[in-house]
Amino acid sequence: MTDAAVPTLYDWLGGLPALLRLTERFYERVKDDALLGPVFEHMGGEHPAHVAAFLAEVLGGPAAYSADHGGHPHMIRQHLHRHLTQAQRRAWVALLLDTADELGMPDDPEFRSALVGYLEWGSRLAVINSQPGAVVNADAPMPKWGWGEVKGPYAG
Ligand code: HEM
Repeated sequence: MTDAAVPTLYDWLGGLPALLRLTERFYERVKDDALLGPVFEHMGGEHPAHVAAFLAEVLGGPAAYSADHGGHPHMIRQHLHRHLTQAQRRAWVALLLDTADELGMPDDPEFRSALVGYLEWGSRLAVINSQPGAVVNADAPMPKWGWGEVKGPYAG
């Protein structure tokens, strides 16, 4: 596959509509999760759409979260002082991946390993930035995630 023919992760998973389906369903399921339910007890109705916009930008889609929602520093700020635990983080990642399966999102090894790579990285940052003393870098760039070592989707 030539570089020009390699889709972004965003295109491969189905773009913003697919991410919105994922986050809407994920935060519905969060409410019924014993570990995660209390963490998201006070989230606003726009939270799933904001997280979808954030993921879209990271995975190679439009830069709408940077343009409209304050970019990476704003996202980091949302996690400050929340004292998130590793158990909560693992539950968050597991439930998101479970929801991706439930919705029939691409499950080729290349895509899923790239997705898991980002979720591991991003969720660990969320935990680190939720601990006492965490400081937000106001210039933190938006992370950009690609296919990593596998360089493109499953080609048979
Ligand atoms: C890759 C991992 C993650 C991403 C991309 C992410 C993304 C975001 C974003 C974009 C927001 C702000 C939404 C807005 O602008 O309104 C947010 C808020 C939040 N996140 Fe995360 N997050 C991640 C991991 C986690 C984890 C692991 C937890 C807890 C287990 C968590 C808990 C929260 C909470 C509690 C809020 C605030 C919700 C509220 O408004 O009450 N996040 N996250």
